Amino acid sequence: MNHTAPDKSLSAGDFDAAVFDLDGVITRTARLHAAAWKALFDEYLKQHTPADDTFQPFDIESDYRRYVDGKPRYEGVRSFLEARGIELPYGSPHDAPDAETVCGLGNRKNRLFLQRLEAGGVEVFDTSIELIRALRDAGLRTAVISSSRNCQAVLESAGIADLFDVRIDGTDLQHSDLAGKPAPDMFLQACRRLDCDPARAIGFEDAVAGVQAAHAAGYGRVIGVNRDDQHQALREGGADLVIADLGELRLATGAEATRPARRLPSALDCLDEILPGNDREPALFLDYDGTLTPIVSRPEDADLGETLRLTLQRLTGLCKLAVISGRDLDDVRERVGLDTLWYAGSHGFDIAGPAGQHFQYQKGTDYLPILDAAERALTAGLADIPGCQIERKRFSIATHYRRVSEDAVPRIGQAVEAIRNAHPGLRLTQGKKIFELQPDIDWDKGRALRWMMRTLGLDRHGYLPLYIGDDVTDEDAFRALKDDGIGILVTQDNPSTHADYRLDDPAAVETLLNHIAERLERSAS
Ligand SMILES: O=P(O)(O)OC[C@H]1O[C@H](O[C@H]2O[C@H](CO)[C@@H](O)[C@H](O)[C@H]2O)[C@H](O)[C@@H](O)[C@@H]1O
Repeated sequence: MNHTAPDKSLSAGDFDAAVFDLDGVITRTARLHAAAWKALFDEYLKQHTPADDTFQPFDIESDYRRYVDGKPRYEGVRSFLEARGIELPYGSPHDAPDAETVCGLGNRKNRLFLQRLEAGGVEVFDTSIELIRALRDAGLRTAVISSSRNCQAVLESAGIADLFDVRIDGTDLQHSDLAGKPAPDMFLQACRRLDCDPARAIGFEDAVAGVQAAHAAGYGRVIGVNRDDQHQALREGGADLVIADLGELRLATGAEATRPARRLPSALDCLDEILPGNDREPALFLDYDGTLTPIVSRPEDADLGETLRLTLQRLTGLCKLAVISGRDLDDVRERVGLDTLWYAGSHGFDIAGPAGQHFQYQKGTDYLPILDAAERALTAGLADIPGCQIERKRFSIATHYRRVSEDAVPRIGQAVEAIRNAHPGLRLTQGKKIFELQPDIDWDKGRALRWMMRTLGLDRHGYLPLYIGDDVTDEDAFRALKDDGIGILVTQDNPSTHADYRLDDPAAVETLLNHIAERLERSAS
């Protein structure tokens, strides 16, 4: 199971827009950029390396990839210098190229880049251009995003400016509140300007920071373009598919594309396939809202049914069971009301076990003051919008708009984004009629799930982890089980997902859990 070849088909009917990074995806300017960075830093380091120290040049492979690739120019300078223990005043974007400031060095790098651009012109990846044209012919709108302020110059020099409806580049970063990659802002902004739901957009990126940004923006499909032997890092950053070149994709259009997406098989119809024998004991990981309880208009009204509580209790005697929720740990624990299982709250940042175990993802606690400040700003900024509800969890803040009139929703989205930008270190995610702010660190339901599996000794042969969930944050958990477990999505639609099976609604989840309990009881007797 799950060891099939990656699906390299793209059905145009599944998407409304395609968003492309520029350097490394469409054009080959990455090499020109890398050479300009090297010329800049080598000259600078040579001048500033004390005579008795060894000069360590900028490494065009590792330093480029780690510190500057995909980042805004000045952030690239700052990041690399910091790695070398050098601190310079930030200065101002107007600084002359020979000023000894972060901005001065950034401007010097740009001069070096433009010289190279002029000397060599821009090369494009022909297969990328072919795909962009084909996607446009199939009716998708297209955007190009780049942290570079030379984006327009590069597009024009390559003669491809007219292939994009929207361009978001380093100039937008400079003149707006947008944060650079890996923050999702540029990808979200592209969708706003294309008037497209991120779930209906495809993102193409060759940098890990870019893949992380598209993933965090909730793109329906994130395609990592592996130009530099970083397949694994792109996958871990959030790429659904990693390819070496866009020519590998097979685009289905017309009648082929309008065919409905493959409907996942029903988990209830496939129980024998899911649990084929007794050689692997199931370990159950369950989301709460939308999975164990139906979605209701007020979060405080999402109560667990009594019969389902009894089923969960019955299961805790038969197998390992955990509830992994976006809710606050205490809230979800109280709602489930059983002390015999494991719980993870705040999307996995806060975990508790039945014997009093408590684990808080350590890095997350550093962000508590930022979350407190963001919560105050959200409460003050959105107080006048009827129906808007702020729900504070220890490690995240939900802004609910299920009861808000449709025309007020964009204002809420913009306010949450502005507050996120004013509080560096937070990431914005979206769920069912909800905007969430949480620490921008590499932790999610999928990581929490793998942590629990390791801690409980469930990552060995002999266990079969099953995760049931309904929302975008559950995709991280489905992805985490791709190789050794099973994901079941609660849905009545045909969304693009990492899950293997579907269930229609929480009632079907309850039926499935009862069937599993019966099987386990039978095999125990
Ligand atoms: O991971 P989960 O357990 O599914 O939690 C995700 C969020 O669920 C809750 O919000 C959602 O359910 C509400 C009640 O049905 C609904 O009103 C809201 O629109 C949904 O987004 C919860 O309130 C959030 O804190 C969770 O992050």
